[in-house]
Amino acid sequence: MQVTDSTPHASLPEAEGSILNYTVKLSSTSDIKQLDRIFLEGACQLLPFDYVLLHLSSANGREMRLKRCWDRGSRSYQSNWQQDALTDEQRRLVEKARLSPEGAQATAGGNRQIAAFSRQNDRGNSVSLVVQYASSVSAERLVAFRAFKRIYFNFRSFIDESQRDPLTGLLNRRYFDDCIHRALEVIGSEKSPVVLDAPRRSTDTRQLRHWLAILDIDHFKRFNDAYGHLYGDEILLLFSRIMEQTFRESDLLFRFGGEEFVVIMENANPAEAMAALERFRMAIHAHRFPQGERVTVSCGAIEVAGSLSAASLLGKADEALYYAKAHGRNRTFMYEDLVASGELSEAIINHTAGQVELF
Ligand SMILES: Nc1nc2c(ncn2[C@@H]2O[C@H](COP(=O)(O)OP(=O)(O)OP(=O)(O)O)[C@@H](O)[C@H]2O)c(=O)[nH]1
Repeated sequence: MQVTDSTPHASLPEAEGSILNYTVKLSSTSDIKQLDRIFLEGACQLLPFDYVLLHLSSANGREMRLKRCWDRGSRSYQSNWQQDALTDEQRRLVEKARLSPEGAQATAGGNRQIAAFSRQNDRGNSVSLVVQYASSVSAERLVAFRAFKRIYFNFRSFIDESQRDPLTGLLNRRYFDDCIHRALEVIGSEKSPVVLDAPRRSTDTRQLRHWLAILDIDHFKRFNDAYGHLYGDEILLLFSRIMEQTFRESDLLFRFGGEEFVVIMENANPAEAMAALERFRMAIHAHRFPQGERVTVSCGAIEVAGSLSAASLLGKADEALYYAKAHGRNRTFMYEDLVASGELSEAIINHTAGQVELF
């Protein structure tokens, strides 16, 4: 990468002042993607980076990266989520950084330095930073950057933990409430087809719509009763891993509690949404769980429309789910299809058992 030293940047005291502002901004968001963006912006105020690259990788091998890069043409920084891999040099440095709290550093061509810092949580997910800058950058600026980076890592793991279900590592019910309200606001305002600023497949330029699905393991109680609670937990954990492997990177996966899970996913049309849910249902059915057990899942889904409240979306998806439970289990139904075929009536949301707790 050819670089110049022409990145304009503030004096050190100015940069430190603005870092204080960015630290206040970091502390006032609970949205992890916003936190990442605030950090990248703040870091570029402090040091004239050629680029700052945030690399996220999960224990199951998913990777994505957010890069903020000095663009010589527009003379400004540009940010974007990318799915492409790290370079060999960046990857080597990240791996080295995982072994040391001080990070790892290497000299690059053109009088540049590359540094990497990494933090891993106890589920094996890690967030790593790779930065490239001129070797002439002062030691004071580097010290200030390291302090800012530490604050960011701490905030990030605090937010991440508070949004996760401790058993499965999926997003939790509380975070779902935040997400769905935000999603409905964006969809309602019709400003953008993108709900949650999730990383997208770079090739997917179609206008995507969104679906909410409730997934409920069939007869889960039977596993607890037959093999004990720990075995039940193992099923929940494996079920979650299959969710992560089957759904897309951009889909949001939640455990609501017990054996109940929710997905918010992006698809172009109802047929695609149905196909994604069916693919998951079949993957669960095909999987051999410990003790040779077969597990099945029932699913009810609905398109996320800005005109509906979060409570009624959940209620309607729950209607479709209980229709699936009442009609043989191991099935997937769309609420809209059931209403269109007269199987469900639009107005009625009235369960007596196993009800999803509404807001
Ligand atoms: N192992 C384990 N079990 C849980 C957890 N949370 C809830 N459960 C159990 O999940 C079971 C849910 O049972 P039910 O609501 O009757 O549903 P089900 O047996 O899946 O039956 P259907 O949903 O009607 O197919 C209960 O036995 C709960 O004790 C958990 O975190 N771990």
